Amino acid sequence: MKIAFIGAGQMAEAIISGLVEKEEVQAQAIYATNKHDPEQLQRLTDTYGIKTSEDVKEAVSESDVVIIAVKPKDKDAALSEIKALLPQSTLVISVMAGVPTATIEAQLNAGVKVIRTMPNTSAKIGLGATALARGRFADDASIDTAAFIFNAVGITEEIAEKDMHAITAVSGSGPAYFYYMVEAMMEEAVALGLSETVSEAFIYQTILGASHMLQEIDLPPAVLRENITSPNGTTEAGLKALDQLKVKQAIRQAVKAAHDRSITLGKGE
Ligand SMILES: NC(=O)C1=CN([C@@H]2O[C@H](COP(=O)(O)OP(=O)(O)OC[C@H]3O[C@@H](n4cnc5c(N)ncnc54)[C@H](OP(=O)(O)O)[C@@H]3O)[C@@H](O)[C@H]2O)C=CC1
Ligand SMILES: O=C(O)[C@@H]1CCC=N1
Repeated sequence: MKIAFIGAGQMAEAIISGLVEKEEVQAQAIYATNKHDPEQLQRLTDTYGIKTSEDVKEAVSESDVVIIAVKPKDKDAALSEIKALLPQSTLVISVMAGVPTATIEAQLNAGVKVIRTMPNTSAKIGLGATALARGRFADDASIDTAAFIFNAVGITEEIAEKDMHAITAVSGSGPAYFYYMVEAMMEEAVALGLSETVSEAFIYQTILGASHMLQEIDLPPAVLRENITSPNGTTEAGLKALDQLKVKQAIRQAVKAAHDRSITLGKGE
C-alpha cells in the first residue's frame, strides 16, 4: 500500500513514525509533501527513510491512500492542488479537525471515497486513539484500509460523523490537557524543593501508573480516586483545593470549548 501525506507537520510525523516503527507499511511506500519547508522533508527522510517531495504530483499520482494532514485553514489550497492528480480509486483520509467529509467531497472529483479521522499525537509511539467516520462514497473496504493504517499506531473505532467534534475535544486535544497538568505539577514540585530530574521521574511514572490502573483494574475512576483519599489525609486536602478552584468545571468547560471550536473550524472560521 502506498500512502501520501499532504502536510508533513506534527500529526503527519506522529503517524509516519508509528507506521515505520511497526513495519506495517514499508518506509519507501510512504510519501510526504509540504509547501514551504524542504528542511522538514529532508529531516523526515533522514529519520524515517520515507520518500519526500515538494512536488505534490510525484507524491499523489501513484498512491493508494492520500492522507490530508494540513491545518483546516489550508484545506482549500491543498485539496485544489490534488484534485486533478488523484486517481479515482485513491482513498482520501482526512485528519483535519472539524472539517466534514461533505466539504472534502465537494472539493474533489465526484464519487471520491473519503474517511474522516481524528487521531492524536500518541500515534507516534503506537498508543494513539483514532476515531473513523465514513463519507458518502466510502465503503467497508475504505474503513478497513483506514483501520489498518491507524491500528498500526494505536486503537481505532468507527463512529458516527456527528460525534467527531466530541471525540476531537476528548482524545484529539486530550493529550494536551494531561501535559498541562504535568506542567503544573512539575512547577510546584520544583517550587517545593525537588530537583527537576526527580520531579520528572516521579510525575511521569505516576501518570503512567494511573493510566494503567484505569485500563487494567476494573473499577471506575471515582473509586480509584476514593481508594487514595484517606479521611482528613493529604489527598483530601489536595482534592479540596481542586474543588474550591472549580477545576472539574474548568476541565468540562475546556472539553466543551474544544468541541465548539471543532464546529467553527469545520465552517472555515
Ligand atoms: N497536532 C495534533 O495533535 C493533531 C492534529 N490534527 C489535525 O492534523 C492537521 C495538521 O495538524 P498539525 O500536524 O498539528 O499541523 P502542522 O502545522 O504541524 O502541519 C501542517 C502541515 O501542512 C503543511 N501544509 C500547509 N499547507 C499545505 C499545502 N497546501 N500543501 C501541502 N502541505 C501543506 C505544512 O507545511 P508548510 O507550511 O511548510 O507547507 C505542515 O507540514 C490539522 O488539520 C489538525 O486539525 C488532528 C489530531 C491531532
Ligand atoms: O488543536 C487542534 O486544532 C488539533 C486538533 C486536535 C488536536 N489538535
